[in-house]
Amino acid sequence: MFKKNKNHRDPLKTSSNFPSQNMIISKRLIHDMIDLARIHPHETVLDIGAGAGALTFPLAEKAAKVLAIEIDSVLIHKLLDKMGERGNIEVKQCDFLETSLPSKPFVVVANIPYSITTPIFGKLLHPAVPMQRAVILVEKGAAKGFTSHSIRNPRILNWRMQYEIRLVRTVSPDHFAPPPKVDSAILSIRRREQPLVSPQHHQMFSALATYGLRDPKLPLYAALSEIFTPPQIARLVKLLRVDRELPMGQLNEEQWGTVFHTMLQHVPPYRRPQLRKDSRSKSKKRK
Ligand SMILES: C[S@@+](CC[C@H](N)C(=O)[O-])C[C@H]1O[C@@H](n2cnc3c(N)ncnc32)[C@H](O)[C@@H]1O
Repeated sequence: MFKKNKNHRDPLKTSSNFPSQNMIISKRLIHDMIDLARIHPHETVLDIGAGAGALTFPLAEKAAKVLAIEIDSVLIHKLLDKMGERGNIEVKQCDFLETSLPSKPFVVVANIPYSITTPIFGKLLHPAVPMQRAVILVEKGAAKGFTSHSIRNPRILNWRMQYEIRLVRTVSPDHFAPPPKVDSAILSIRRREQPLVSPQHHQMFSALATYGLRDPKLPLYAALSEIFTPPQIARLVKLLRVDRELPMGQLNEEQWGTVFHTMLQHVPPYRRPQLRKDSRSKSKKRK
């Protein structure tokens, strides 16, 4: 099905004004990404920023259905021209950030527009979204930030409580036309079988993460002193096997899970951090 949005541009135009249009020209890269995704024949795959279909068509050979999302009408028409009789590709012209996602489990394989990487991840990795796995090309800097040993950003921490995110390898600009100014990297993302925090506690964990990482350099005992009593802190650092001076940004996601569950078990609600009203409405809008 081909859905146009109200802002669709002149299909006869041959050049494009949308940013981040670095198309994959390496067959090897396409092959590696699809291989990594381990797609099963019953699965639905989303290609976000499908362009002229470099990933879309090979994906359609493996998956039950490919949903190709692209904002640019010039590229949409190229995609439709190449589509022929293929019945398992749905092309949707829209802004990915404004469109609704499938309600049934899906996989993502995509070379996304780097300029909106964080909002795309925010949308895909929300606990209510049934994304199972993803293989996504992102800017190398972003890939390092999402997978770094120290977690300083509460948003990234939230994602990592639900998903394992792994930097598979870096990709040089000569794999794309035109070549981007930055190196890229393949990220492999997998929903955890056992999330480190249950999706029902997402809001409460977000509040703890935002509060606990307000200054990632703060030592643990100081950062958490308004939540836990001194004896509780003493027990917590034993449980975590860390020094009470450890900067909060050095805790890994498993340790954050322990901090959260200790809080749930031992800290009365009035001492727990609360999400500010404005940040709660922002996160609702992102959905
Ligand atoms: C890096 S290119 C990848 C194209 C193609 N998948 C490939 O690898 O050759 C990113 C694509 O995302 C599209 N795009 C940019 N912003 C978008 C948005 N908000 N929603 C959907 N597509 C978008 C661009 O037009 C572009 O085709």
